[in-house]
Amino acid sequence: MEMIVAKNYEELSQISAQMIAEFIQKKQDAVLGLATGSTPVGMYKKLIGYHNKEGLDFSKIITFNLDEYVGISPNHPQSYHKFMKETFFSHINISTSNIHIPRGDQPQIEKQCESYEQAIKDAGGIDIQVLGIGSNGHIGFNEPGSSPEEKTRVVQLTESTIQANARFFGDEALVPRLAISMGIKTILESSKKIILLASGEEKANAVQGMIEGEISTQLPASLLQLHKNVIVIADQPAAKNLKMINKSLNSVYV
Ligand SMILES: N[C@@H]1[C@@H](O)[C@H](O)[C@@H](COP(=O)(O)O)O[C@@H]1O
Repeated sequence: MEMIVAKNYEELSQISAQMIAEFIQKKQDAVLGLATGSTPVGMYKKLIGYHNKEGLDFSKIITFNLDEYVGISPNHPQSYHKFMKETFFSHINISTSNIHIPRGDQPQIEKQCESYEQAIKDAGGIDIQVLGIGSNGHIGFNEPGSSPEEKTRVVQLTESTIQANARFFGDEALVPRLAISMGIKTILESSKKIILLASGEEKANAVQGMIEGEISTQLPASLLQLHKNVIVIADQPAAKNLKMINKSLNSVYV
């Protein structure tokens, strides 16, 4: 794993956006894996800036989002469809037919999960997968206990994730209990490069475990140690528990 400790959230957003923008400039039909949550919002804003000010072209870009809640429609204010549209897609020149986000409101979810996997394969895999991290170490909605053998599927959210996401729904009771998520296997096998973003002190334990801990399904992000091309970009509060930057890490302080 490569580790970049950014001074603050602003810098984390700038570094990640720049990496993606530079990649897109070289590969105009890049396939991006995208994440929701508050952490990547700054990165999306910077990418919108590159589009507006420097004409960064998204017209051939293909995207696959990690996850969506089950039981809410794309128009629900807290759906990840809505989030992605409002935060990013409606501000760039991406073609709607190139956007893929699981649907949590349709019957035959299992069939849909299979088609999602197939669509990723048909696109040639994911060039850059952006990930956030939950304070319990989840990635996408792969909660503790998720196996590295799991593909896109319906998952049960843990109590801590429900609580963490209650701020968006206003009331914990309104947070869906189920979600569709790309699996760890999907992420590990289909991503050529992974950029994981972590911001804030509440992520410090998860970040430390992911990088310095044993590989364990109890901390799903630690399974990323099995991937050869992962860059973790953490701000100083999220990186504060790292005991040492060991030799296997190519540490870059900016
Ligand atoms: N499914 C998403 C994850 O993909 C995201 O990484 C996590 C952290 O969110 P935040 O960045 O708001 O802390 O939240 C949700 O659970």
